[in-house]
Amino acid sequence: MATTPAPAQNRSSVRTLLRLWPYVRPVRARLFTAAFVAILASCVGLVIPLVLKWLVDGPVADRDPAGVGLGALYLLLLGFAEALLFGLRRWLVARPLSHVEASMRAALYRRLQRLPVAFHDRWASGQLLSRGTTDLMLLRMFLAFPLTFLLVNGVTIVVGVVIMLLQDWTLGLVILGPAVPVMVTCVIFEKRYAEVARLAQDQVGDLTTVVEESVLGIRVIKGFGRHRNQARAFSDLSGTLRGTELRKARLLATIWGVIVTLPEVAIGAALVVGVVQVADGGLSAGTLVAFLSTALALRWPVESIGFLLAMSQEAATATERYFEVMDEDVEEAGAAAAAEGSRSAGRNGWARTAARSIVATEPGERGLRFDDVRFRYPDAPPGSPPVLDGVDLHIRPGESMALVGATGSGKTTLTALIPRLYELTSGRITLDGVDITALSAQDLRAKVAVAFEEPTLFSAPVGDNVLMGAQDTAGPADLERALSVAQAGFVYALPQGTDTQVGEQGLSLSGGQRQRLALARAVVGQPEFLVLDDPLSALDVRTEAAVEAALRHVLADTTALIVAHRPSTVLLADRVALLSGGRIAAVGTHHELLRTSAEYAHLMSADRSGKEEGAR
Ligand SMILES: Nc1ncnc2c1ncn2[C@@H]1O[C@H](COP(=O)(O)OP(=O)(O)OP(=O)(O)O)[C@@H](O)[C@H]1O
Repeated sequence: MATTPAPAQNRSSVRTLLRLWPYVRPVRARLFTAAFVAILASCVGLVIPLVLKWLVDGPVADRDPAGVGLGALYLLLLGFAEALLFGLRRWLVARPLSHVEASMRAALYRRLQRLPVAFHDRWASGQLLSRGTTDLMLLRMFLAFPLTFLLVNGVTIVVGVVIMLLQDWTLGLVILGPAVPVMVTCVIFEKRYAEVARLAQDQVGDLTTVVEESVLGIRVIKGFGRHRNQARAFSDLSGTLRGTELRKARLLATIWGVIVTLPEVAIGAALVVGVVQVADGGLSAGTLVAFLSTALALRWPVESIGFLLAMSQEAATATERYFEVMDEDVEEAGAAAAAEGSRSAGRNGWARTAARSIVATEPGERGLRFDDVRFRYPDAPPGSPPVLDGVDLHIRPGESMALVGATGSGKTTLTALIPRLYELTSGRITLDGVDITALSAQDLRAKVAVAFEEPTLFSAPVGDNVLMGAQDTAGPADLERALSVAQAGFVYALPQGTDTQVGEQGLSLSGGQRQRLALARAVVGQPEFLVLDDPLSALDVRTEAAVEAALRHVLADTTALIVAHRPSTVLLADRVALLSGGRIAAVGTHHELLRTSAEYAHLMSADRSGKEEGAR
């Protein structure tokens, strides 16, 4: 499993949350209007105690039923206006915020598509999934609620306190008593909660990874009877997450306790002092009623601060996690010597200038060429030797070259460098004399087609899976030709032919069928350069021979590099290159190498005996 994310940066929560501004900007007018409406609603709520004061000291004291009726009508209208304004606020924010969430999710997805394979090697998929789902949901909730209400409640508390001080400043001071301890508690809480919230969100990511792995690997789990172990691993992780969530709940309970208790004690004290003052005649009953009503109206804004802070903290953590992915450079920093001076040509380092490509073109260098190619995986342990250590190889135009080497010698790695799935550590690869780093992604993908060892299919019709190998140029005739080259006639026997939907990961097809579709995908666009990573490994001998015969026609016009493990695949190629010790140790025809290279002869004969054993 890939590792968990980069450590959190030491940024304040407010600064972290400010990074959301570019996404919130388009809906700022609505958000500000909503905040203004909410403040208005809260202030309307604070007028109610003042009407009460007028009611108690006026019509009630004067025993004036008409006045009491009028007062009641005022109260009703104020309550109605408050409810209406809060409803309006909700209506104002709901639609734009779902838009913010959707655009952030789309931006994350686009980024994930553009990030290099080395990034995906490093990151657990569950961590990425949880960032695109749970974290973005937390952010939408933050923008809808705490963001507005921390402001609204802050204004309400200030206005309410001013009103109370104006009513009676001694009672006002009694109410203000707990302000300092409450604030200190909030600061301590914010720090502690930040740590636990981050832990919980990372653990959700880990849990998602386990679920995803066990769903994808369900056949292996069942085949080896590992379901109990998987269930135990899952329950351990979810137990850990539960523990973290409980820590969050305890912290929230503590701050809630302080925030609720202290103001309640202050209200109680103000009540006692106020009643004594009314008894002494220093305060009117109406003022005391208004004062206490205002204090009670402020209870919710004060009490809610605890969970509003908690939600804000979770949103800050979610923002941090979101930008950990968004901040990743789409080109691995310092990965490619060939990328030198490329950053001015775009952040992803792909679109080099035309001038550079002209400079890179050398006459007589046609075909596919590796010049002193060195490569080390970015996540390889420090001090480990490079996988490729000075590969020099020239595949002439129209030639097909088989690449042979012991398992783990770096064959797949070498093929992955051609479509730039990884950046070279040093050296260069040229296509017809043009450095691959001088080509735009689109141009490179149009020239080079790849069929990987692990044929991946997508949940889409069979035909679409194959046609995705051609850049919108291929039609039904190309599809038919590609399927015939790959001997994938089985497609026409499927219920809806080429329109048949392939299950997730192509699991509804056999390994050999998937491999043939991947091969068809590689040849459908009639690429100039074809890279095949052991394309026939899952086929039976007869199908392999048929595919080979068809492939020979395709390969006649194509420059191809074919990773091969068996002599039958090697024989497809004009020449063979032996990869050993990170270098090309020998190049020649199959028969030449059998004579001149003991390692090659050993690899081929060992394979043959293995096959024979398998056949027996
Ligand atoms: N993503 C990666 N990160 C770090 N090391 C890797 C990564 N992928 C492969 N390697 C290492 O690179 C080396 C070469 O692997 P590669 O898959 O290229 O070999 P191969 O010759 O294709 O092997 P096989 O014939 O078994 O398919 C191996 O030692 C492998 O452990």
